[in-house]
Amino acid sequence: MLQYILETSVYPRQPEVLKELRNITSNHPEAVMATAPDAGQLMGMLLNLVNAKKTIEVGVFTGYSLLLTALTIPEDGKVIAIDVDRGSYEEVGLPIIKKSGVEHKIDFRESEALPVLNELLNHKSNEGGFDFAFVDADKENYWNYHERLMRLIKVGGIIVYDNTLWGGTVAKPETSTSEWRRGGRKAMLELNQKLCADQRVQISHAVLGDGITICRRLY
Ligand SMILES: C[S@@+](CC[C@H](N)C(=O)[O-])C[C@H]1O[C@@H](n2cnc3c(N)ncnc32)[C@H](O)[C@@H]1O
Ligand SMILES: O=c1cc(-c2ccc(O)cc2)oc2c(O)c(O)ccc12
Repeated sequence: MLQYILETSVYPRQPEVLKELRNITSNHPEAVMATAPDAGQLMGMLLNLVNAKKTIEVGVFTGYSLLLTALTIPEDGKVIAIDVDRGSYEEVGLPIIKKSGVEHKIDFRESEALPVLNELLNHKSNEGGFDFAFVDADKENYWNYHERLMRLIKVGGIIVYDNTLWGGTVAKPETSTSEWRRGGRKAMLELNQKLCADQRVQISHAVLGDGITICRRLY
């Protein structure tokens, strides 16, 4: 089914520069971390649906979801893109982002994400100042990001969390989960429960890519 969806509905619509970025990223030892193209396609639609102009991205890697965002938001839009390590972004993503003519929309911050979000919250004008956020970084901190993003994203805005199915391990016993995946599994199990209980958001847990959870701020 996935192959069918990708070949029928995703790859033919994928902008050439995103295809190029994914191809080059495939040579990276951590290529598996790039956002899945079907999840990316839905993300593009969500960005359009909320007319996203100001966005936040937590976890850039080589920049697949970042380029997608920068291509989708308007000319005067801005994405604050946060990653602890700018290496993969600069080596792999940036040349293609420059070629695509969207670098001016990107405000890249090389940092742990929490201090950047905290600093944004130090300025009252940032509260409710963003339309959209995409979170795809250290799984253990997703709830910490959620608490901050819920203040930065406007009512009606959207936060998308990647990897909320964590390779399907969330639906299996811990004993059938490989050792290296157990930390992420625990983090995603806790996050999924907390998001479900969070009445401030409408949610949809979608089986796309590695699982994405879409949260729309209600109040
Ligand atoms: C899964 S990758 C992001 C993939 C990206 N969204 C894409 O489409 O290619 C996760 C990224 O999160 C970054 N990261 C991990 N912990 C972080 C933290 N505490 N703060 C900011 N970035 C972090 C890593 O350096 C890595 O580049
Ligand atoms: O295999 C991974 C690992 C990560 C990951 C691990 C630790 C961090 O601090 C950040 C990211 O992220 C992944 C990911 O987002 C994905 O879509 C597939 C695989 C992995």
